[in-house]
Amino acid sequence: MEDDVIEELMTIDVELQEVQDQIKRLLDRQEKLYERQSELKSLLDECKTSESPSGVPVAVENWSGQFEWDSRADDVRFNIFGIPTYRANQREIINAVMSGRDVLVIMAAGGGKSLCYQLPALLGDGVALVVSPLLSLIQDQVMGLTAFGIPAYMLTSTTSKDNEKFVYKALEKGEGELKILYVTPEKVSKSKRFMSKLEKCYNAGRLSLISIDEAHCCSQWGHDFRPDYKNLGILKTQFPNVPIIALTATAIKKVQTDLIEMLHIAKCVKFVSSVNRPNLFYMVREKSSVGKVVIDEIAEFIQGSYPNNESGIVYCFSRKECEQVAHELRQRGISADYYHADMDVNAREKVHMRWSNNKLQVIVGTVAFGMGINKPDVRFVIHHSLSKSMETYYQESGRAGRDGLPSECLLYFRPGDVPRQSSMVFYENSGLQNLYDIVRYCQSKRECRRSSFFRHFAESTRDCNGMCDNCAYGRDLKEVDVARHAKAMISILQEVQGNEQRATMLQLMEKVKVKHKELASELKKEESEQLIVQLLLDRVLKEEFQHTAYTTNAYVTIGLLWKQVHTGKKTVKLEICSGIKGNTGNKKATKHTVSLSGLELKLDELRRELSSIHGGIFPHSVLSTQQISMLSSQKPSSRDQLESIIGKLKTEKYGDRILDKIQNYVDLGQPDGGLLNEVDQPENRPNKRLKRQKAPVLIESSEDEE
Ligand SMILES: Nc1ncnc2c1ncn2[C@@H]1O[C@H](COP(=O)(O)OP(=O)(O)OP(=O)(O)O)[C@@H](O)[C@H]1O
Ligand SMILES: [Mg+2]
Repeated sequence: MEDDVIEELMTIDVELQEVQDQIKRLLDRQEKLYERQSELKSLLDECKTSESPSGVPVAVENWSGQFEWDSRADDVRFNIFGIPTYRANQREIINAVMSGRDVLVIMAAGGGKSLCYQLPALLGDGVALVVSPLLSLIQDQVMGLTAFGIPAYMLTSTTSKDNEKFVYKALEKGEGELKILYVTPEKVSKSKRFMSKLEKCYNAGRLSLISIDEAHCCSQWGHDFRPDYKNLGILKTQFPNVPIIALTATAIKKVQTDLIEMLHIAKCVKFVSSVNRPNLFYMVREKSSVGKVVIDEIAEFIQGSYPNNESGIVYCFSRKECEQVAHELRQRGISADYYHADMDVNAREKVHMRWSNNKLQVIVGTVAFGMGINKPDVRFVIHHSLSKSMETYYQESGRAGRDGLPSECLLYFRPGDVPRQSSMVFYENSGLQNLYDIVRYCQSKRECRRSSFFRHFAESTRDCNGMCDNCAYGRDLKEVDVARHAKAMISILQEVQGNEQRATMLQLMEKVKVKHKELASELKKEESEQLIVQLLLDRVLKEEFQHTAYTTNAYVTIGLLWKQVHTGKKTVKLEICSGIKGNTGNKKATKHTVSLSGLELKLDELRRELSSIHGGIFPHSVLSTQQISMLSSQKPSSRDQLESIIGKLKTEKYGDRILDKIQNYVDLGQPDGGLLNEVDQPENRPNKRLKRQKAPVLIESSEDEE
């Protein structure tokens, strides 16, 4: 009798949980609808209040329409920034800012947010202020803009006295040429001197725009909360007539509401772009429990797919692991170095610079290597261990392919990594829930990886175009009934808990091996681990944590739904992959890596050379990978033709060298793709490798590189 009652209670608990999940989904939907409703209502109000004297309402805001600055904007976009066409929402955002509206931009990493404030800054009269959270980001941006001939400055701890004087004079008296001024949030909240100069600039009508980049730093719900961002509300209060544009790649709703409130931009026009990154190929691979095997695979992946020093990032769990992985990659001939929070700032910056200048192929980093990354041509991001949530994985993997070209995101997953992460995140708000979401993503062998992101960010699904492993390759999957194994685990845990003891994941597996030899032999070690993790996700088991003086241990205990399994009401099946079928016929097979062809490689060399000659410019600022690809296919032979591809400014600066390079290449009669063929021929590979073997020496003696 008592058993029946307990059992029904359990079932009700499960159903209640399901109902709660549904309610949550409906509430999210309701919130979205309310939001859209209020957007439409305020739009309607605006139409009514702006009715013309004749009583005819003026058109609803149409940011894609024509504006008086159109041709000037096109000219600056192409001839200064060298950007051939706008990406989604860029033009509309620029038009809204230029119309004097406050604007909130939610756009995926690499979507092109910078142009949305840099272009209006150049079109407007006076100075645009940009608040950005990191010195390295600011330095990169100022460097890039200066290379375009744009008068951009910064006020930071590294600014020279002369530059500071120049900036203050420009703010106060309008002397000297200053169009874009970058500061950290601390400048706004802590420097009275700066704020008083800014006030003078405003009073003289010379403050044209305020831009808050990485605006999610305002919110505690965001992943990079910065207390000083909280004080930025003062900007709207003190300079009410200046439009504010806040930009972030974070799609979480709470963050958006927070920052609208904090920045006092309730009436802002909001532009939300999709979280989709169509150029990224997502894949998850099983991670061997033998460390060296994992590194071998990673090295093989990099050397096989990226033999021309294409940039990449490898993310690791701990600082020690970063150092180890970097060392082992170097031993395998890959130019790699590590980056983590224990290094002093100079050492970190040096590694970052070598990587940005394409002198180092791979940075092996902890999550500390994050927001400051501005490199557009990162071709691959590899996770040596899983991230702590879908959100962080999206952000970290999203550092690949910011230039829009095909790039790869590879995650190595093994269930044994779960307790390592869970003992770090369990004290965070929803930490375990978030971790289990990404674990589900990793365990899934059928669902489109992109769909998981859409679901996570509550966005409607879009076509993946075969750009994830699950869509691109069919797997041979077999389902194995593992109820007996699960039951064995439950009874062992009952016994352990009955003795007031606990067991870790490994200890549990050991005990199964001892007590149920025949069962244990049916599953491989990795499969048993996979089963435990699946039982954790299904709440049949749960994790508990215990602190010691040095660490936090994660234990596996019996969860809410153990009885369902124990009584056979719930089946337990394990999906085991026995191979990959290859490209499935019905899915679109898309090429998901960029390999540089003959002329492209030459131009890549040239941009590196030019960047080191000109100093203080990154190779990608000289020519973007996209521009290299256009030059290589169109092979311009005159300055006019060249200008129509890369714009006036770059043609003036580098035109002769580029045209020479192309002419030489054509004169030699090399068919396009000549070098690529050479690289691809197996007999040529060893040569290539041989050359790469020298890389470690290069890294160790890198003193003179900067
Ligand atoms: N319309 C465009 N066409 C081609 N390339 C573009 C366009 N707009 C921007 N880019 C390029 O895309 C890359 C990423 O742009 P940007 O740095 O502005 O991204 P972001 O949205 O600020 O990303 P993050 O969130 O990572 O800071 C840059 O190299 C930029 O030059
Ligand atoms: Mg940006």
